[in-house]
Amino acid sequence: MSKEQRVLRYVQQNASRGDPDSVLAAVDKFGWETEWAMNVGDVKGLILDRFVKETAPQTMLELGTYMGYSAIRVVRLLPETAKFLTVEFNPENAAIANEMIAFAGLQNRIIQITSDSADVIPQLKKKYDVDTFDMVFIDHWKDVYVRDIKLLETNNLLRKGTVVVADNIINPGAPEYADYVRTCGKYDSTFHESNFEYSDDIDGLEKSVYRG
Ligand SMILES: O=C(CSCCNC(=O)c1cc(-c2ccc(F)cc2)cc(O)c1O)c1ccc(O)c(O)c1
Ligand SMILES: [Mg+2]
Repeated sequence: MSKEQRVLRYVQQNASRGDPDSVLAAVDKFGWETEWAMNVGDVKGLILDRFVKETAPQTMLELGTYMGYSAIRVVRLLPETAKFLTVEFNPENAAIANEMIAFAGLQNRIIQITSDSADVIPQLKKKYDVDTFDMVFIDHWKDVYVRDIKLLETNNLLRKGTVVVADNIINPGAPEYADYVRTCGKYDSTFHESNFEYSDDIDGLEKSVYRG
């Protein structure tokens, strides 16, 4: 059984079906007490919650679903009318996320796409009926963060005020991305220091507002 399957089983046996907060609590308890996993986690998650509440996005994109933890974390704060798309490359992870999201009762609120983000981003307007995103959460492979934010720009998926949040700026690190958003002149970017998931190590989120 994979680690991701062990986390899902723990959630199914310890959380309450249809209760997103109990699902998040179970994943976090497992992450702290049993096996580390690369979810954004409860500490950085509180900062992400604040950004979501401040932005109140009607349309949002996530790159890097993994087990669905941050999708559940975000969508639990959004109105039923919000549109949330999440892209995952790895079909095994996507299958786990699908079950985790269903257990949380949010399957009607999250559009899961299993594909390489580079292939999906150019299709979002036509195939997924997207105009522009109010918010984007980037948490996939660290070495494609820059490629993908540039794809979002060139595919006109950002608008003045779009809030782009990126995980793992320190650990494992996304130095080219941090440099890009802070120096290219297209974003007002701030770094929010925090802790690495389920650890006392340092990490942080970058919040970058597109100037349009
Ligand atoms: O989702 C993926 C790839 S898997 C998750 C990426 N996340 C990480 O790699 C990740 C890693 C670590 C970490 C691991 C080991 C360490 F020793 C230290 C840090 C921490 C995190 O918080 C992470 O988020 C995807 C790829 C391509 C696509 O086009 C797409 O759409 C999606
Ligand atoms: Mg991450």
